[in-house]
Amino acid sequence: MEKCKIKIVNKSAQPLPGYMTEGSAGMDLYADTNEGIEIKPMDIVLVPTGIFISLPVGYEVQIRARSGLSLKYGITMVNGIGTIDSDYRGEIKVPLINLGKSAYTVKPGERICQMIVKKYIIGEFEVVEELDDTLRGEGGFGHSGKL
Ligand SMILES: O=c1ccn([C@H]2C[C@H](O)[C@@H](COP(=O)(O)OP(=O)(O)OP(=O)(O)O)O2)c(=O)[nH]1
Ligand SMILES: [Mg+2]
Repeated sequence: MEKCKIKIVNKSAQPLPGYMTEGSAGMDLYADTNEGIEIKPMDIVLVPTGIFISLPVGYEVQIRARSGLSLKYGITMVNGIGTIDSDYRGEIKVPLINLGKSAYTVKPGERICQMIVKKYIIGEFEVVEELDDTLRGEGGFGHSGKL
């Protein structure tokens, strides 16, 4: 793909986001903060990353939680998956929530989430009176049972 332009504002001397292993889908992003940020249970904080990007048209970035932080401390992204639009020129920020039982302090330079670069297609609609039939029909929300 065409290269993404990236601007880094380095408060905490963190390196360029990078893939931690050869087969990693996501590049870890760092908390760009001078001091620790405490997140009390059920609190939400917006953590800066110091990263600004310009994506080629047709690409998006998804930012997702790190499983280790979620499992060990209940630190996850309150918006599930964050969408970074190709025309967004602001700083990538990470809305974290603490779903754990204890306060957690995000340290300067800590890896807080991961970004995945993805292609997307433009959806188009055609308005119709009736949709085509399928075996599933309107069944959903567990209608096929548990086992
Ligand atoms: O976790 C996130 C999610 C979004 N963004 C930035 C990039 C994105 O392009 C922009 C808008 O995000 P979104 O469309 O999800 O939010 P919105 O509430 O619909 O805001 P807007 O009205 O600005 O689109 O905010 C982040 O930095 N982190
Ligand atoms: Mg939006």
